[in-house]
Amino acid sequence: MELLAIGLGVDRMLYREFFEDAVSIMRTNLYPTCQEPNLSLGTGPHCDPNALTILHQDLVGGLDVFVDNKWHKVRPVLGALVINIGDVFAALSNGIYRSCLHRAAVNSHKERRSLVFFMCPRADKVVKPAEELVRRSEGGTRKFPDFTWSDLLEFTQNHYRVNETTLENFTDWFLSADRSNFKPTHFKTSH
Ligand SMILES: O=C(O)CCC(=O)C(=O)O
Ligand SMILES: [Fe+2]
Repeated sequence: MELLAIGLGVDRMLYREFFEDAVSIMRTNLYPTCQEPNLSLGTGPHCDPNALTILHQDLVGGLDVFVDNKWHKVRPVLGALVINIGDVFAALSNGIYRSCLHRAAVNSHKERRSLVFFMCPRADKVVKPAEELVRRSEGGTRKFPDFTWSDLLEFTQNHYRVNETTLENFTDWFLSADRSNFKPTHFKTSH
C-alpha cells in the first residue's frame, strides 16, 4: 500500500491507513484436469472488484492477462506473487490505475492450484479518491461517485458479472432511481 501511494505521489501512509481495518478474503482454487480444455472456462475472464489481489499460483500455468487486445500468459515463477489492481483501487486512484482483465485456463494433463488473497476495505468505508488525484486526472473531475465496498459487492454479486466496465456500469446502477430494472450500457467485447 505504501508503494502504491508513492507511485501515485500521495501521502505515503494514505492507503496503508485506509486499509488498516480491511476485511480481506482468501480463496483457494483447484482446477482439475479436463479432457476438453478448449471447451472449458476454468475461471472465466473477469476483473477483480476488490482493492488489491495477491495471487500465488503453482508451477502448472494457466493464468492469462488481457493487454493490448491480446491474452498473455502469466508464466509461473517459483516463489513469486502476482499482484493485481482491483476496481476499488481503480476508484481510489480516480481511474489513474485500472483493474486488469484476467482468466485461468484448465489443461488436460495436470491439475492446478492457486491461492488468492483479496484485499477489501471495511464494508462501510467510503471509497473516495484523494483531491490531488482528481485534479491530476484527465479532465480534473471525479470519475466515480463515493461508494462503499458493500455497495459494489451487492452490484457484483447480484446484478453484474465483473469485467473491464464494472465501475462504469456500477456508477449507472448506483445513481439510478430504479436499481431493480438495471441494464448495463457500457460494453467491451474485445476478448
Ligand atoms: O487461478 C488463478 O490463477 C486466477 C484466479 C482468479 O483470478 C480469482 O480467483 O479471482
Ligand atoms: Fe481474479
